Amino acid sequence: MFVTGTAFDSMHMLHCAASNIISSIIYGHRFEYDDPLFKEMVDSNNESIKLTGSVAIQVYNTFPWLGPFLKTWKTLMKLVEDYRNNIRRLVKGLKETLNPQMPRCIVDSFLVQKHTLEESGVMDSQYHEDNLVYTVMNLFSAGTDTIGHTLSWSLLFMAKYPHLQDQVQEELSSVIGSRQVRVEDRKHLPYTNAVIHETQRLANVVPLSIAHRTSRDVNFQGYFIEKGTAVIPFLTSVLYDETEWESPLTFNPSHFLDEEGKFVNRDAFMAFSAGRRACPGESLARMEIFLFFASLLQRFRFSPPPGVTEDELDLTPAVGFTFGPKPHTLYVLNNKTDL
Ligand code: HEM
Repeated sequence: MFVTGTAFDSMHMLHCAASNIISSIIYGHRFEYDDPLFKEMVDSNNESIKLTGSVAIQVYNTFPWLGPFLKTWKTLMKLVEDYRNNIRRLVKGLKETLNPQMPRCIVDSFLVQKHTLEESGVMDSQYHEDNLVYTVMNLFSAGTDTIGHTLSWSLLFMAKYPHLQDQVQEELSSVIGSRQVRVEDRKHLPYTNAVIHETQRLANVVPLSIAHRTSRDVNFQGYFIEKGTAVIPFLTSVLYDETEWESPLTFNPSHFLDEEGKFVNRDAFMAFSAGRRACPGESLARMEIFLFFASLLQRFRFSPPPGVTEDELDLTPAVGFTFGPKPHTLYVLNNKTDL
């Protein structure tokens, strides 16, 4: 996967790896990284999420009638339309090979349920073509960018703070050695787990969560919020809250460790938001991030590229609807053979 002994930008590869997990669940198979359709879907998803966070789209959200006059809005609409067409092509392929006795993925299960309802005369259910396309779109989008960015941040933090990378690698080496990492290992790896949580906290990948609308009048902490009001939960305010975290703006895995080095969860860790509409992909995401991060750190050492110091590695996020690191390269060595 990684070319060792060289500096390169791993961001696209990490997004593809994350995307293949959610793709296997949605479509029942993974894609080759050089598959033009897959590349187009991953890249256009990335671009759409970036544009969604742009000033022009914030203006459009406030004054929707301005949309057709904004170049960014037109670009975004074109990306979304192409994306929808790609999903329709993939769904068509799955329909043609569908065996209702053996559903392979979410799309198959959706189609089987749609067919069953139609057979029994229910023609106006939620199981219609548009809902399938948008469900697939949301899952692919939510399951690609968030994980890809989190993994990119995790490697960048490790390269910037080599003494913390040492501690992760020592723990992985003593608890797991060279065998394949398993999800159950997480509870025996408190330091690695703390580094992952601290990565998610400081990286603040979904700063504005997702906008909601109140379904009834609400009294909240002395404020009256009328039914129908748009609410944007500002997760950054919790993840960086100075009354909750000892050093909110510093990468500090101790935020998640007690005095004996045991892992401690914190209520203010709200990277996946909270409440009824909190991220439904949280447990999948936690599994993925742990397995990718631990497996990569088990095999590779990450450092700044030649000529760049740790201090010079830039932690300013590239702003979009989600926050990822700015384009950068890291120098990668194989732990076993190159060191
Ligand atoms: C680092 C990884 C992830 C982070 C930080 C993250 C974070 C979030 C946040 C903050 C929300 C908004 C919740 C709210 O509205 O209050 C959300 C929603 C959502 N996430 Fe995730 N997520 C991650 C990974 C995933 C994955 C892997 C999936 C795939 C299944 C996923 C699927 C979704 C969906 C479908 C929603 C919308 C739910 C709704 O509208 O009710 N997420 N996520």
